[in-house]
Amino acid sequence: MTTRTYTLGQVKAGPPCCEPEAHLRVRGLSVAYGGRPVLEDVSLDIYRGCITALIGPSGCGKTSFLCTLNRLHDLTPDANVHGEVAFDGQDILADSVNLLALRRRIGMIFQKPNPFPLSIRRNLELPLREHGVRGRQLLEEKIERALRDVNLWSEVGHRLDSSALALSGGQQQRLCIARALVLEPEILLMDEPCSALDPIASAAIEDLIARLQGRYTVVIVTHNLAQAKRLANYAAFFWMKEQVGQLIEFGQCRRLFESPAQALTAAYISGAKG
Ligand SMILES: Nc1ncnc2c1ncn2[C@@H]1O[C@H](COP(=O)(O)OP(=O)(O)OP(=O)(O)O)[C@@H](O)[C@H]1O
Repeated sequence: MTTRTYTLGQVKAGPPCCEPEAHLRVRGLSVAYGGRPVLEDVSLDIYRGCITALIGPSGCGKTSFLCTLNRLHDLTPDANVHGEVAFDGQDILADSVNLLALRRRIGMIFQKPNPFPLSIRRNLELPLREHGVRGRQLLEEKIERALRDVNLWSEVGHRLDSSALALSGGQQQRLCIARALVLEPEILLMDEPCSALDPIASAAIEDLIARLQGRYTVVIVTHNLAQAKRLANYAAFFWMKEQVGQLIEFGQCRRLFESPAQALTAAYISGAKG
């Protein structure tokens, strides 16, 4: 029998939250690259402690949307973003925002696991040190807790000084999630975190994401509609109209899948379109 050593709570994903409270308020958000609009006028709330899935066909702007939520688009020189993303009342798109502090509070997990080419320990120690955490004992405690949170401690706790690159793809992705969690963020952004993994590793990551619900706010891009349905409390369906991404429908995940308000949503989730 497998022994689970998660420090996170029980699986709670699925139903909508009873009293949703906006953690991020997105209003009139548009994204263009080199003057070409790819996403137009998106407004929605991301609810605290809930999992929100972004779904829609390839190229409709899901990743572009996700990247605006912790200013990753700043790394793309020709990206142009307009609108407002309010986080605890502050517009994170403002020039004055401290990006290091913002990204500590809003972490990002990418499609392809991207551990640093360093030891497992250094992968977690580096971000902690960058954010001013000092003291061997405190560092060790935080590292162990993060690894337990992603159910990796039993697998790597005895070999923290070995290379992170020697881990399997699924273990690397769990390490990357641990690297985000070790900074105690409030929000986790995930861009297709399971799509580069085999089914077993993918199921482990999905199980882990389900356990984050309640403790963290999660926004996940996924092409796997069954996964969105299993995991998310809320879903946002994007589509391209005249080559520009638009938000077609947003709401409670079960409602969106079981009785979509828009014909386009119904066609997409039934497989008739997209
Ligand atoms: N750095 C960039 N420079 C120019 N165009 C870009 C850039 N990044 C994305 N795009 C374009 O923006 C549009 C939206 O891309 P985006 O990756 O946000 O969509 P997506 O819905 O996440 O797609 P997928 O599901 O395939 O990842 C696409 O036409 C894409 O080619």
